[in-house]
Amino acid sequence: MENLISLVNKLQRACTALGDHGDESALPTLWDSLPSIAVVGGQSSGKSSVLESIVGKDFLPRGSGIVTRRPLVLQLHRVDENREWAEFMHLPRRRIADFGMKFIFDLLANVRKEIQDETDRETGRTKAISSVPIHLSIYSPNGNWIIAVVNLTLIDLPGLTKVAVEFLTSILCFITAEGQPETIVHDIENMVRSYIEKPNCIILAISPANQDLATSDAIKISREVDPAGERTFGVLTKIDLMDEGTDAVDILEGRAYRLKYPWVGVVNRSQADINKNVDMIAARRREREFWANSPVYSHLARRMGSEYLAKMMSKHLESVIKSRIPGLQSLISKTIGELETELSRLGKPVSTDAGGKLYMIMEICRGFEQIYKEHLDGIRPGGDMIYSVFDNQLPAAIKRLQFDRNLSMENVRKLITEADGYQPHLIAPERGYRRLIESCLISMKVPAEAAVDAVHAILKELAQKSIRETVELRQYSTLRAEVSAAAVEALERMRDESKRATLQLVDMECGYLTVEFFRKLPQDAEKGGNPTHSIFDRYNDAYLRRVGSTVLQYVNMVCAALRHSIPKSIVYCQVRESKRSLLDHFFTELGGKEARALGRMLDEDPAVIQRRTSLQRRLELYRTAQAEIDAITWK
Ligand SMILES: Nc1nc2c(ncn2[C@@H]2O[C@H](COP(=O)(O)OP(=O)(O)OP(=O)(O)O)[C@@H](O)[C@H]2O)c(=O)[nH]1
Repeated sequence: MENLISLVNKLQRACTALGDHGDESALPTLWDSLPSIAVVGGQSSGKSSVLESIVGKDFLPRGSGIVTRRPLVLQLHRVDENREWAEFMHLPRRRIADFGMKFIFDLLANVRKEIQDETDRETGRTKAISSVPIHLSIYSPNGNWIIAVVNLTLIDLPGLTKVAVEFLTSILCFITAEGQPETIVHDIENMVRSYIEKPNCIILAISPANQDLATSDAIKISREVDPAGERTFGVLTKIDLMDEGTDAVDILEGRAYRLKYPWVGVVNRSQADINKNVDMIAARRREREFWANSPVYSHLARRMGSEYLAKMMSKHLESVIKSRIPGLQSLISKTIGELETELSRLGKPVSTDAGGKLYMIMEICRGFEQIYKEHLDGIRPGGDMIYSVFDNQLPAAIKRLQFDRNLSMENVRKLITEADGYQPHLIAPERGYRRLIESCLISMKVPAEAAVDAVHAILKELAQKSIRETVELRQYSTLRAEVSAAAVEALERMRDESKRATLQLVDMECGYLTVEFFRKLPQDAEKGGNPTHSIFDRYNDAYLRRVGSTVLQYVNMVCAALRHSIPKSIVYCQVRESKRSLLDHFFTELGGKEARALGRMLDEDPAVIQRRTSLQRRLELYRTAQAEIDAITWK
């Protein structure tokens, strides 16, 4: 059973260390699910005294006005060491006091001072209050507690007050940033309510016996949040200060005000005792004597006093925790799942060193390149558009070429006679053929160039698409822009190279004709013509038509070949090359960049950074909680 309480203690410490105060941080909170005991009551009702009685140490700040301005989460731990000490969560690994040492009063004073200082650090000495708790742990050897208590967590809350708002504001009001006056009175009430309204909070409602119970702040606020009294324990203080002739028997026996659990009366040290430094051991002994020797209360002595109160609270806490464990486990695993999903959506955090940053950029870029390749390889859509250029666009454009104009009778005659010059050709107009073929083939450059451009446009579009589909690039706008620019630049370089290579194919066809084609042509003589025709016959219409048709046949043959070789050149220079080395240039430049320049590329939205940090801390908390609970339940 003790394990269960120590489990909750550990989880509460982890909550505070990792920033989970059950506040409005829009993050799942474990704090709200953990059972705790909160001490509430009016100002000076004896809250601090009750806490100190349970602990057996005089460590809480005292003074006039509102002393407790931040919740104090107090955890009592039993340790095997033969020493006592206190530790504040905000001062990790610093033992602020060693109660076992002889300068005990100085050391206790240090704890008190640190509570005050830490309160001021949070509230800025404005006398404002804050709901961020101070975490104080007290470690004591087994059996060394004045009250033999198991590990216990208690929350001390600022005292409620009914003092007129006007009066308090005159001495304690603080002005918010907007210049609106706010009253401490309402702030305290709201903050106390925010703690005790949580269904897992066990309320220790402190009422002084020397005041009318009907006006008890503790009873009023606890009834508000726990009308059935399921989790409220009534504690009556200052019974020794009641007017002569009056007693609290009616209350303690549950007749004056019935609660689900029986009332517990306590007698704490008076102010005079405190001033005289009456120690807690003596105070406890006196309390025991008070109950045992009082003619009015002796019949109740067995279930009265701070010692009984501590034991009762421990026992109750145990049963509450036990009943909550299964719900807590399923809540934790569900929340871990949710936190992990959101974290993976936000992506990895940016590493701090240059190497880590470089690695991260490379990894993101590789992810992008992989997606780009998948588009080309048919794993993702888009690559088929390139084939459509080769299969439809290019043949259609070649078909549209107007060779008829180049090979009109007039043009054939013009080019042949021009090529012949002053010496008409003897057997065949070789130079004329060359000129005619060249004039036709040169126009192949237009569809060839258009195919290069069309594929370039498709590759560019696929690169942009891949950038959009690279999840990690979404969060780094600068890197996204740089990768995009680098990809476009590389594709443009590849387009220029592709254009050069593809047009070279056409130039190559113009530069050297396929001899076999012409050798196979039947000669005039073979066809029954007369090789001794006059020079004028050589330029007659039939002859020129035959030349034109031969040229057309040859050009068509070359165009058919180019229709196949142009796609090869384009794929080689653009598609294959971009798959192989789209960001190579970018990577080379990246290698020369310094940490700051790399950092600029990974400039995340600060809100995302903040959110990721919060989620990570919360996840850490939940994983710790899961491990702790698993360890306990396995035992
Ligand atoms: N005689 C006597 N005095 C008590 C008892 N309980 C508390 N006091 C005194 O009442 C005064 C206020 O007690 P605290 O314990 O400081 O009360 P508190 O509710 O913590 O006060 P705030 O934190 O300021 O709201 C102190 O002087 C205590 O000594 C008691 O049972 N008997």
